[in-house]
Amino acid sequence: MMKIRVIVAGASGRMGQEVVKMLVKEENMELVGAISRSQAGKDAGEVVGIGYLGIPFVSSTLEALSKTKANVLVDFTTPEVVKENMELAMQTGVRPVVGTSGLSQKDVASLAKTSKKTGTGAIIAPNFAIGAVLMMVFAQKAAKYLPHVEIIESHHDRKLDAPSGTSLKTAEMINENRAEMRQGHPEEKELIDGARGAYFNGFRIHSVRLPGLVAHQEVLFGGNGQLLTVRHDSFNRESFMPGVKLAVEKVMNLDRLVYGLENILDL
Ligand SMILES: NC(=O)C1=CN([C@@H]2O[C@H](COP(=O)(O)OP(=O)(O)OC[C@H]3O[C@@H](n4cnc5c(N)ncnc54)[C@H](OP(=O)(O)O)[C@@H]3O)[C@@H](O)[C@H]2O)C=CC1
Ligand SMILES: O=C(O)C1=N[C@H](C(=O)O)C[C@H](O)C1
Repeated sequence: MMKIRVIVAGASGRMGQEVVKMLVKEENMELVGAISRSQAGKDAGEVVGIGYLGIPFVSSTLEALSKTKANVLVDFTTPEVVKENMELAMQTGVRPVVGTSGLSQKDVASLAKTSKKTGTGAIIAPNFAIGAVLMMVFAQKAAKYLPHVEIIESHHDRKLDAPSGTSLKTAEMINENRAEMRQGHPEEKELIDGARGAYFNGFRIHSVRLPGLVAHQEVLFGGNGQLLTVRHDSFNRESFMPGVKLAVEKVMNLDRLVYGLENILDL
């Protein structure tokens, strides 16, 4: 069996460490490179606590791409570097599987162009937890009948971006099923800036950041005399791994960019 050769960018981070652990367990995948600036030179396995792997961290994506003959680059880094990482990978025929949040719709469109031009498949998934993907799809369906909606996303307090990538993707999906409509009282006033949350085509996204949380979202739909709540909770980062594994497998047969795991699931 040919193993899928995978590099992980952000491999010493919270998600990257989990991906490294997953890759060494999967029989059809092989970790061939790990990128981390802060851990450069150290063995990836020792940093993630699974013993010596013989894969030292390198500090640059270019170095990892040029040394490893990889098939796939899994990226869990930051909004500042993910776009360049994806561009570099696709230019060298390495397929990106990306979880990093913070890419704009314009970025996604430009990356889709590179994917098409180079014929290199790519997957960007704002959330790899299958339950979260279902939550987004259910919310999209509900918006058709209950257009008064607010999103509340809650995350750990080490998160850099707000609103979360998941809430933005949910909002984009809801938008496909809901005409733009400003909610709330037409004369409502914020007594403290931001009290009503971030404005997205007439509805609001609220971001909570607290220690102890991992990744949680509820989408509230209000109707006359009724409330529908669609909620998902990730209690640990293993919850994202079946989605990452599926994406690494599926991307091998793609020649275009797919944005959102719902587009590779049989729903
Ligand atoms: N799609 C999904 O299902 C999920 C997505 N995420 C997203 O994944 C991303 C990472 O999350 P998380 O693992 O918690 O974050 P961490 O901060 O734990 O990890 C990010 C890693 O990126 C590396 N990094 C930071 N800045 C740079 C840079 N300028 N150049 C190269 N590498 C850099 C850091 O390593 P070093 O400094 O050593 O290079 C760090 O280990 C976030 O955008 C988050 O929103 C998170 C969970 C699930
Ligand atoms: O930073 C995180 O932790 C997460 N980020 C992603 C997001 O921004 O939606 C996915 C998940 O919510 C965890």
